[in-house]
Amino acid sequence: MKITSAKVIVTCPGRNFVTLKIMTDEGVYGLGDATLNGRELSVVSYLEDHVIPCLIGRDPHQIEDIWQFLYRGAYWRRGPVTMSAVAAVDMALWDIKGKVANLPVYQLMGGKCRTGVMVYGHANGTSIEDTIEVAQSYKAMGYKAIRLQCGVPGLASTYGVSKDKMFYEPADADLPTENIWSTEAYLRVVPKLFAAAREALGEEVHLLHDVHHRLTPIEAGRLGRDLEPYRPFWMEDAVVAENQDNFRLIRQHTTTPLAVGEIFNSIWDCKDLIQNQLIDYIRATVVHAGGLTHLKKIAAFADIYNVRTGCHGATDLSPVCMAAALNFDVSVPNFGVQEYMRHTDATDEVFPHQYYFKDGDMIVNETPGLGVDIDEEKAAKYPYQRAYLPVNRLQDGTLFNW
Ligand SMILES: O=C(O)[C@@H](O)[C@@H](O)[C@H](O)[C@H](O)CO
Ligand SMILES: [Mg+2]
Repeated sequence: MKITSAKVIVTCPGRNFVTLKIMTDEGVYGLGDATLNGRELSVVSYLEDHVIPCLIGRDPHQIEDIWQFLYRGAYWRRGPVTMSAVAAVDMALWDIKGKVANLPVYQLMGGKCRTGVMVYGHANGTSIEDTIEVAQSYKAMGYKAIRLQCGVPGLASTYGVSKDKMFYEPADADLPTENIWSTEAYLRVVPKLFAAAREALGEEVHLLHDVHHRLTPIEAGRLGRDLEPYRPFWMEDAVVAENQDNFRLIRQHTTTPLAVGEIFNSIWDCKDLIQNQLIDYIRATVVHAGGLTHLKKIAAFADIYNVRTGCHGATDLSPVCMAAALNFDVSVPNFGVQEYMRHTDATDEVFPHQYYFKDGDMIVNETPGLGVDIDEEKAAKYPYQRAYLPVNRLQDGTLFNW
């Protein structure tokens, strides 16, 4: 079997998605998500100008060899652009292998470890009351896990609070919008939010929160301790993670479970955090961490240290990535939870897929491959629209973490 051609499809059904399609001499094709929110066209060029020429003529079944060729052969290893491009190739090759074997990809990865994949919904609101009301609607929809994000009094905006309660898209403008941030104001609100949520939602539902990289380690230790009475499922991205020692300090002050890794793109970003048990969930996901081949290695390493998976699954990861992630989630022993931000109807029409939501879980495809397709005619109706993620400034103007 040989790869005969490949193309990159850019579409914007409400937000930009980049999809790699690899064709073979036996008429079977595979899809890979290559979307990097706010920097999409850099991955398009990396694939079109540097990767695709190297794929033509290769045997698509040699997934690991092609992965090693693209990783070691680039010389300039790692990074979000490189690893998103490698991920897209990897997903597409697994898709092809599943189609040829006439099996869903999870069967090629060892079969199911569970029937469904627990996902979490995204309750958000401008006030604590608004957020709790939305959280109750998610509980009524059958979610067993709900992320809580609410507005901060005195701040015009904050991460995770959207105008539309079912869909959240942070890349909102042709040039980066500048938001204002106050850690002090934020730290006053979150414990009250969780107290109200436990009161309203009861003891069983899993409650999550995304700090989104905005605290210092000692502030994160304080927030973690403040939340302990409400037993959060996790506190995500409590601090920026370039300095992995940050998490050592947090660990000394709180037992609140820690999740990190959605912006990681290789095992090297998370090795020390995992082997020193400084985190409880690793958030690396298929599209930004080198694909299924590499993510399986991260999960196996994490399993040795009792760290569970919690893959990123925001709207800027396409249904192709979600389909791949669910084949991964259902087949790893140390699965924790899968993020599931619903895509819009327009996106789902461009990317018809087999997975579906049921009683708080996502049910994975039983069809061969990843269980997702792309309707190129519909995709062509939505041309690329440049959109940036916001930036954050402190109230004194200091450029901060968004
Ligand atoms: O946990 C999450 O889903 C967030 O951190 C994302 O919404 C993140 O802000 C976006 O994926 C960035 O593109
Ligand atoms: Mg996050």
